[in-house]
Amino acid sequence: MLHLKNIEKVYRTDTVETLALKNINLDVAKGEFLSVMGPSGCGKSTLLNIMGLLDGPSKGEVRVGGQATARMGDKQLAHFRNKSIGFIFQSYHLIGDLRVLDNAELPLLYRAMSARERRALAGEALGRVGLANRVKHFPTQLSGGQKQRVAIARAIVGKPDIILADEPTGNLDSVMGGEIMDILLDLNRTEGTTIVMVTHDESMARRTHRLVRLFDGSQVQ
Ligand SMILES: Nc1ncnc2c1ncn2[C@@H]1O[C@H](COP(=O)(O)OP(=O)(O)OP(=O)(O)O)[C@@H](O)[C@H]1O
Repeated sequence: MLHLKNIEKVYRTDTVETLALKNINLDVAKGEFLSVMGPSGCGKSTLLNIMGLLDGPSKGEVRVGGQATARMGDKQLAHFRNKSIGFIFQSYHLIGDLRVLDNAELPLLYRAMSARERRALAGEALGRVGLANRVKHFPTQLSGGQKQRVAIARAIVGKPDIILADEPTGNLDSVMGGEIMDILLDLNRTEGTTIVMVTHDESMARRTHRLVRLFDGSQVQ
């Protein structure tokens, strides 16, 4: 599903050059739930951004769902991303002015679909994460765990093949974090969604199929 070959990523500023990823070779199979761990600054978010086609590698090849991505233009990348990949972030990234239902339907705005269809799918996704009774709330009226559930609903509303989650439980206590993990595991099991999750929490990583460890830009496990 995800194929990374000889990936290198260099960030350059005026004064500093950082080799953030070094020769990463990684295949994530369809239906796999992979976690990525490693100390701060080792390149986890960089790796996730490259997998999610938010940023390109300096060297190497990225294939997603069998498709080579190197020659895709920005528009094609955005379309492909919107259709195939759902993103979840540590700090939720919800839009404060929008109600829960409107937040959840955001990825569908770029699709040819009626407002009624969008609302129905967003309602379904919110039901899936146990928030059917919160659709008219604003994000500030929700707990952290509930906000993250809205973010999961937004990530799954377009039925992506892959979910990329950057420390989805990082801001939550262990109970709420465990509930978010339950939802992700259930999605993986029942829908076969491929998931890559960055985490600092060994107990969360142990619940996934496979763990990759990065250190200083290199894969060490
Ligand atoms: N846009 C950027 N410009 C320059 N350097 C960057 C940029 N983004 C990341 N870096 C550098 O690349 C390296 C890897 O960063 P990255 O954010 O991928 O690490 P991380 O493992 O996700 O860290 P954390 O756990 O703290 O979020 C770090 O040394 C960081 O300073």
